[in-house]
Amino acid sequence: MPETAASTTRAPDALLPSLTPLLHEWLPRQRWFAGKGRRVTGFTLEAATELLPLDGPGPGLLHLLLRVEQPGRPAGEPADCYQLLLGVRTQLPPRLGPALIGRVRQGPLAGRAVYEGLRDPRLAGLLYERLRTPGRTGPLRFHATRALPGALAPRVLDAEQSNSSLVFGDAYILKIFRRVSPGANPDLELPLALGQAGCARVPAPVAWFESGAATLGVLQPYLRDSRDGWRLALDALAAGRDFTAEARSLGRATAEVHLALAAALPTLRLERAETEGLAAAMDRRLHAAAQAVPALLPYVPGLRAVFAAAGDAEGAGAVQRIHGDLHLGQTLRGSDGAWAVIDFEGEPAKPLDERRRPQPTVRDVAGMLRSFDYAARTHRPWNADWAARCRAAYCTGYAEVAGADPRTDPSLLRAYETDKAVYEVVYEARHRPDWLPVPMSAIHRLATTP
Ligand SMILES: Nc1ncnc2c1ncn2[C@@H]1O[C@H](COP(=O)(O)OP(=O)(O)O)[C@@H](O)[C@H]1O
Ligand SMILES: O=P(O)(O)O[C@H]1O[C@H](CO)[C@@H](O[C@H]2O[C@H](CO)[C@@H](O)[C@H](O)[C@H]2O)[C@H](O)[C@H]1O
Repeated sequence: MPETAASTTRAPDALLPSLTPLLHEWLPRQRWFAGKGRRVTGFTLEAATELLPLDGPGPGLLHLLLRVEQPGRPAGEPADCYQLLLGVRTQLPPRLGPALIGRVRQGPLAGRAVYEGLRDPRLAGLLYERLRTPGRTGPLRFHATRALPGALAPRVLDAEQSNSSLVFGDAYILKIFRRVSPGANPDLELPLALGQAGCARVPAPVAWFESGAATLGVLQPYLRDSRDGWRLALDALAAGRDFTAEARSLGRATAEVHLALAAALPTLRLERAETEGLAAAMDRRLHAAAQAVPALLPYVPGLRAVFAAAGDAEGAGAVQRIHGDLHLGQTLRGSDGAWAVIDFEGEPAKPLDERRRPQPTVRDVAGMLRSFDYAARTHRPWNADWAARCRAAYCTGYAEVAGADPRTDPSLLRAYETDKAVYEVVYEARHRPDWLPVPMSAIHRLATTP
């Protein structure tokens, strides 16, 4: 693989001391930082790559893989590793003021402004150019499946995200993974497999970059005339409009993606003993969640009873690769009414190996049922009937394509919906505390009503 110019020109540890005070203040405030609520006790650099020289006439671009030390990590587990793209300039133009992280006080970068590089069109454009020309730069490897057009104007996508995204010329979108782990990211692995299998429901990656075994970013076609399912659902609620036709076609699209995943990647049968393992795993996640969010504690007995019922479920059936974090915000509806499914990363808080494990497809169905509940609960007044009708229509559409109705095994579906609600409680407590009542209302319903 050809080596290109500008890679690490300084020993990584020479850079870190001067960046540490800036990062201590800036990192915990980032939407994508997964360690919120826990102290940051230090940093170690996995890699530092100068994609543009830091001491040149123009802006420098420093790519870091940074391990963030925080207390409370299980023994033997490495600290979380984050991907940073830092712009470095002697003078920061006013238009980049909001991107400022801080000004370096000491060391080789003393006096320079360090800022979020993705917000600098010159630096974002360089990243796209590197994706257009496959090859290596230091530890970074860039791949492309096709020739890409040149000079597309970049813009940062200002959306609710666990990562960061850049849109290029409204033709492509680059998702930059922020918390990175060794191993193929499902958000590259699955859309690539689906694209090769000819599944039209998922935008197929056209380029990506990685370091070692860790996927760092994926470029895919940008569906410019699409709107995400979450916004569409809220608009329907606000207008008092029925959403069952959209929900039904979304159920059909979900089933199409599941069938394509089962065909493209190996499918396993889940034996009864493993079904009980599912209930035990749900119990384990509930115990950890209740430690993190004590408001769950009163509901633990009722929630465990829901999981126990799933443990006896006959119908866990086959398991396969699934989306893993399916909700309305992971769907896009084009102007032609066709649904696309995006973001196959899985639940960001889960370890990568767990997110890559084959699961019953009902986990995805349960995630989407939770999303209709979420949408209805964020609308005032709460429209329970709207959510119930969408949930039924979604399952009907799913059954029309999959040939099996997810409601056939109500105890398994209820257990997965409950497991998802438990995950959402922890997610909202960490990222959006004022949203916490939404999943907690589901916890109350699922734990107390038969
Ligand atoms: N291929 C695409 N076309 C159009 N918009 C997209 C595409 N992929 C993602 N988006 C938009 O970007 C947002 C964030 O993408 P997503 O993959 O969900 O990132 P994250 O995992 O960081 O939340 C989505 O909600 C959607 O609005
Ligand atoms: O989209 P991500 O991959 O970042 O998923 C995480 O964030 C989601 C919120 O952006 C969160 O989804 C929860 O809120 C949604 C409304 O904002 C709702 O539609 C989902 O049903 C609900 O789970 C998701 O859980 C989290 O993993």
